[in-house]
Amino acid sequence: MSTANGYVSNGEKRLKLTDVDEETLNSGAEGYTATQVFVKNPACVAYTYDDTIVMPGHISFSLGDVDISTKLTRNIELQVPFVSSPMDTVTEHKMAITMALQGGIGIIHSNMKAEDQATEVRRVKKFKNGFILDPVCLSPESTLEEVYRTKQSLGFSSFPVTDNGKMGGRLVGIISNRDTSFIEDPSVKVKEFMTSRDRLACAKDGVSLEEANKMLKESKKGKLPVVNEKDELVALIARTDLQKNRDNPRASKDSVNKQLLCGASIGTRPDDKIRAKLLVDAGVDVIVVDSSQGDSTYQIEMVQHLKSTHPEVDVIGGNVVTPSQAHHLIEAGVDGLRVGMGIGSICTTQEVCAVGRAQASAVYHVSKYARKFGIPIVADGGIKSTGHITKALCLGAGCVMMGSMLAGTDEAPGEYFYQDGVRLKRYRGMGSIEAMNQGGEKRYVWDTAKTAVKVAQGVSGAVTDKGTLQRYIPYLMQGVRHGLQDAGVKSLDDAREKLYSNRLRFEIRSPAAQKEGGVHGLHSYQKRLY
Ligand SMILES: NC(=O)C1=CN([C@@H]2O[C@H](COP(=O)(O)OP(=O)(O)OC[C@H]3O[C@@H](n4cnc5c(N)ncnc54)[C@H](O)[C@@H]3O)[C@@H](O)[C@H]2O)C=CC1
Ligand SMILES: O=c1[nH]c(=O)c2[nH+]cn([C@@H]3O[C@H](COP(=O)(O)O)[C@@H](O)[C@H]3O)c2[nH]1
Ligand SMILES: [K+]
Repeated sequence: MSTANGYVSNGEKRLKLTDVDEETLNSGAEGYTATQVFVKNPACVAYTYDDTIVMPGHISFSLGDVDISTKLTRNIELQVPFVSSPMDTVTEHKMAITMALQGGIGIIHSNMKAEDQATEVRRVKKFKNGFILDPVCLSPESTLEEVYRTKQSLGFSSFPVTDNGKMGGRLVGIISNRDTSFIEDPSVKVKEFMTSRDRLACAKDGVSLEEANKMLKESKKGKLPVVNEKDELVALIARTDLQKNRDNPRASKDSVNKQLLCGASIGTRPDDKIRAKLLVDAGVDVIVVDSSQGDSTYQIEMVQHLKSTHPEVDVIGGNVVTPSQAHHLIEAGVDGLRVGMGIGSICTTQEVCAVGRAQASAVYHVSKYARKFGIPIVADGGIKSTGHITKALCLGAGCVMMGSMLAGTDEAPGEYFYQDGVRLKRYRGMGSIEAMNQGGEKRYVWDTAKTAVKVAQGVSGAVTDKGTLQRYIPYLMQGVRHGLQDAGVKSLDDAREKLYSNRLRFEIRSPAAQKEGGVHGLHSYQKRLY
C-alpha cells in the first residue's frame, strides 16, 4: 500500500482516504484532528482517555497483520508496547521476567536496598527459559517435618539436597514425593530417605534446553539438577516447566548476550549514583529516573551523570506532562520520557499538590514535542482497559506503563488474600505512607527539620486476582490489535503518521456518551475479559 497526497492506492482501486468531499471532511462529520481537539482549544479544557474516542478508519488488512512493535527509548525496541511500573506491588523479578518473555519490559522498583534491587535485575538477566536458577534447597540434616512444612508453604514437592542446604552447595541428593510417602517418623533426617547423588541423573552446566529435555525423557524423572565441575548445584530443570515454557518468539532480549531485557528505577539523591552503578554491574538495560515531577535540577544532574558515566545504558526521565519539562530532560540527555502526573489509580497528587495534567492531553502534547528530537514516550498511569492503551498509542505514545492493570496477577509481588469472599492482592502508591515507611528514611533526611511531616501522595489498597500474565498479556495485545484495526491503523508508525497528517480523527464524548459507551440498562451482567 502506498500513500501520496492523502490518497491511498490499495491494489487496483484508488480510494480517497475518507471517501468524502473536503467540505464534509472539514465539517466535523468525520470527527476532528488531534490539533483541533487538543491545541485549538478555546475552552482551555484538558482531556483524558475516557473523554476521547477514536473515529473508525478503513480496514484493508487482517487482525494478524497489525504490528504493535515499538520503541521504548532511542535504542530499545520492543515487540509489545507494555511496561510494568516500578512499584513495590508491581515489579520484581517475576513480573520483569514474564513481561520480557511476552515482548514487553518490567522496571524493577527501588523501594529496597540497592544490593537487593541489583539482585532482582541479575535474576532477570540470568533467566533461562525452563531453568530454575534459585530452587529452594534442603540440607541432609533437615527433618521430614521440615520437608512437609516447606512443601505446604511453597506448594511444590521436590527439593534438591545440598551439603549446606543452599543453592550453590554441593549436590548430595534430591527428595520427591516418592521418597517421603512411606515414612512416618517426622524426626527422620533427609539424608536417610533422599535419592542420593550416586543414583541421580544430572546435567552438566551449559546444557541446552533440548539436551535437558532429552535427558528428562530418558530418565523418566520430573526434575533434572544441573551441576558444575565441582558438583555444585547451578540450576534445576522441571519437566512441567519445559512443557509450558515453549520458546517465546516475541521475548525482549538484548543484542549482545541475548538475555531478557530489564529496567530498574532510581531516585535523584546522591546515593542513587551508587545504586545506578550496582544496577549497571548487574546488567540493567534501561534506568528510569523516578520522580513525580521530573523537571528539577536534581533530575537533570542525575541524567547527565548517568549518560556520562554509563553511556551504554538508556535513561528514561520523568515524569513530565508539558513540552517545557520535556525539553529540559531532553537537553540533559534522556533516551526516553515518562509522561503522567497525578493520574494513576492510586495517585492523590492532583488532590494534594494541585499540580498535574489530564493524561490524554499530556500524552499528545509531550509526544508531539519529543518526536522532533526522536525521543519516544511512555504513557504512564491511568490505563484501565485495552481501549485506553489504544488511545495512548493513537495519541503518539510509544509504550504504556501500567500499575493497577498488572497488580493482582500471579507474577506481581505479594500473596493473594480473601476479603468478603473475593481473592485480592495488595496494590499501593509509591507515595503512600505505607510505601514511604517501607522505603525507610531516605526521602525525609533531606528535610532538615527533624519534625518534617510526611505528606502522602498516594493510597494503599487492593485489586482483584487477574490470574497469570501468560494469559493476560496476550489478551491485552489482542484487544489493542482489534482497536488499531478498527481505527484503520496497521502499526504504531502508521498511527503516528496518520495522527500528525490529520488522518486519525477523534471526538470528545459528552458524559452521557461516555455512559452510553459502557454497559448500561441491564439488570445484571457478567464481565468476562477473555
Ligand atoms: N506519576 C505521578 O503522578 C506520581 C508518582 N509518584 C511516585 O512516588 C514515588 C516518589 O515520588 P516523589 O515524591 O516525586 O519522589 P522524589 O524523591 O523525586 O521527590 C521527593 C522530594 O524530594 C526532593 N528531592 C529529590 N531529590 C533531591 C535531592 N537530590 N536533594 C534535595 N531534595 C531532593 C524533591 O524535590 C521532592 O520534594 C515515585 O515512585 C513516583 O513515581 C508520586 C506522586 C505522583
Ligand atoms: O500520585 C501518585 N502517587 C503515588 O503514590 C504513586 N505511586 C505510583 N504512581 C504513579 O502511578 C502509576 C501507575 O498508575 P496506574 O495504577 O493507574 O497504572 C505509576 O507508574 C506512577 O507513575 C503514583 N502517583
Ligand atoms: K488519581
